[in-house]
Amino acid sequence: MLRYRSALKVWGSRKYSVLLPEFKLKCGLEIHTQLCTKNKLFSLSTNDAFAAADKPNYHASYFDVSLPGSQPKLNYEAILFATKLAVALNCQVSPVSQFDRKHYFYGDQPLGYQITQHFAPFAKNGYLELSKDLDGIDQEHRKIEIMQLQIEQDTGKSIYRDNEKLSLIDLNRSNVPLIEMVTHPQFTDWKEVRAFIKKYQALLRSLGISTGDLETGAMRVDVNVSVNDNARVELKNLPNTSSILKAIQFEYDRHVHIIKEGNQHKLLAQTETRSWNGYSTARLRGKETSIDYRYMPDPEIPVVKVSQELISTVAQSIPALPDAILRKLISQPFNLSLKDAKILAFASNGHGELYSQAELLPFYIKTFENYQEKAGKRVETKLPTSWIIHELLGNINKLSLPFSDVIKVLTPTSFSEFLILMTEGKISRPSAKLLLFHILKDLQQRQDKVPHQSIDFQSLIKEYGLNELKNVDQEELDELCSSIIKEVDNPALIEAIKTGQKRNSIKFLVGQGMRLSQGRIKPQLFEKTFKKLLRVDW
Ligand SMILES: Nc1ncnc2c1ncn2[C@@H]1O[C@H](COP(=O)(O)OP(=O)(O)OP(=O)(O)O)[C@@H](O)[C@H]1O
Ligand SMILES: [Mg+2]
Ligand SMILES: [Mg+2]
Repeated sequence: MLRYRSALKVWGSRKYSVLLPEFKLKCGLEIHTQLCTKNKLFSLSTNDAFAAADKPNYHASYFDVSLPGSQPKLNYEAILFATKLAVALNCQVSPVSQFDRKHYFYGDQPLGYQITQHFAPFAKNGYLELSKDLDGIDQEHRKIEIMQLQIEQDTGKSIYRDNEKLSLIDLNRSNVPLIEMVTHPQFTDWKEVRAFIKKYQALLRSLGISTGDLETGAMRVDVNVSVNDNARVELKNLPNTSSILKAIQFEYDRHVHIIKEGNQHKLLAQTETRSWNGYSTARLRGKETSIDYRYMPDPEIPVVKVSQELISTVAQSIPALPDAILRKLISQPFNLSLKDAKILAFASNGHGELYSQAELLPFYIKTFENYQEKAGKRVETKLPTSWIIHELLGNINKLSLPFSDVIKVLTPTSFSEFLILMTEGKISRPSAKLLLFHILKDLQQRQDKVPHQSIDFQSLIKEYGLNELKNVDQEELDELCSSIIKEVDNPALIEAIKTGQKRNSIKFLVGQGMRLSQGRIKPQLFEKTFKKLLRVDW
């Protein structure tokens, strides 16, 4: 044990453990995902355990609390969501699937069994593709095959209060629909595992079937690890991506150590389940103590039949998938960096309350197209990206302003007009920043009654006095620049500018001028004046 702790200390200084060629890692994933259907899987309760976290047993119907005599009624929305996922993962949807009972007793599962799909799962034989350029894996291309997707119900939640010797049960989560997705053991590297999880999350979010958040437990990942084809170890309690990666690395090093010592026949002979506790894994149970679940078909739920027609309809209704969106954004005419493309295309979590990618992406594309058309040859392709991602989103976050309110006023057409003002030199960039901030601040102040009208930028520029000063009085400018030099009060710096040792520092003086003139005077004019006053001859 101590040995592994010291191994972890080493990890503190280097980010990743190293994969050794003679010790082949093999991983397979089992991912449980909560579907965000309106109702639960077998009852009419609201499916919103997350929002009701402070109201235990609030969304719990007779069936969710397993009242004797209550019966399950299948929610077809869950079947629709599962079909979307199956199609997006290139799976074969089973024409007939069925629900089975998996028996075990636990306080948060008062039925005495979990309803799952054991004998005939919903879909089989799919795949998800990973690539070097989009997903950052080492190989050019990987295809991870998916064994199956099964629909099942979530359990309730047990809450332990050790100091009060209390064990509480909250059944808000009981019967929330889940999909368990099982991959083949084809991951040979933790980078691929990370890429797969990110891609799977993006897929769930773009299909609108789950928040995909690990932090809230909406998505839970179990990782199976084996080295050199010894028995696999199933790792549980992995609350975030970093735990997942660290746990795989810890387990890999543990297996390598056991094999090097020649103890694999003793210690890696049987499948076991281990739990990650933040710094190491610890054995939970082995195969010998595994429970006999006494699976049996659930006689209360009819079999699920999915027609070819439904599959085709769903396939046609699926939006563009994450890879296709990214490929579009990083190529002509958008030419976005992968990082910017990901900001526009994927939510970093499923609770993007201020803006959603479903609004942001079309806003960007429409603004870009509109701007490109208006700008003609003068088009600056980076302008829409930087002003949408950095300025607009930055301000939206700063002002806690919902994007849906912003786009009522700043439509793609008006935002592209705003960009054109910069391209045509009608307004400087510092002034444009001020203008955008004014507009959004104004919106924030009357958030509840935002009118549906577009903005007249020209009159706002006049109103705020932001137009570039065309006829600057040179005497006044000389005075302003002299006072800046005095204010800066740094003779060494001024000397270094004069001699040409630090030519770039003149930009600092120009910056002060831009700030004081609120960007209304051209930076070139400032630079010229400073050079004149300092008698710079470089
Ligand atoms: N040799 C192996 N090395 C690593 N992973 C493996 C190996 N063999 C199988 N796996 C992985 O183990 C997982 C098996 O999951 P599956 O749901 O089929 O069964 P289970 O874990 O026994 O059941 P449960 O759902 O009750 O946990 C898959 O992700 C698969 O890829
Ligand atoms: Mg398992
Ligand atoms: Mg499983």
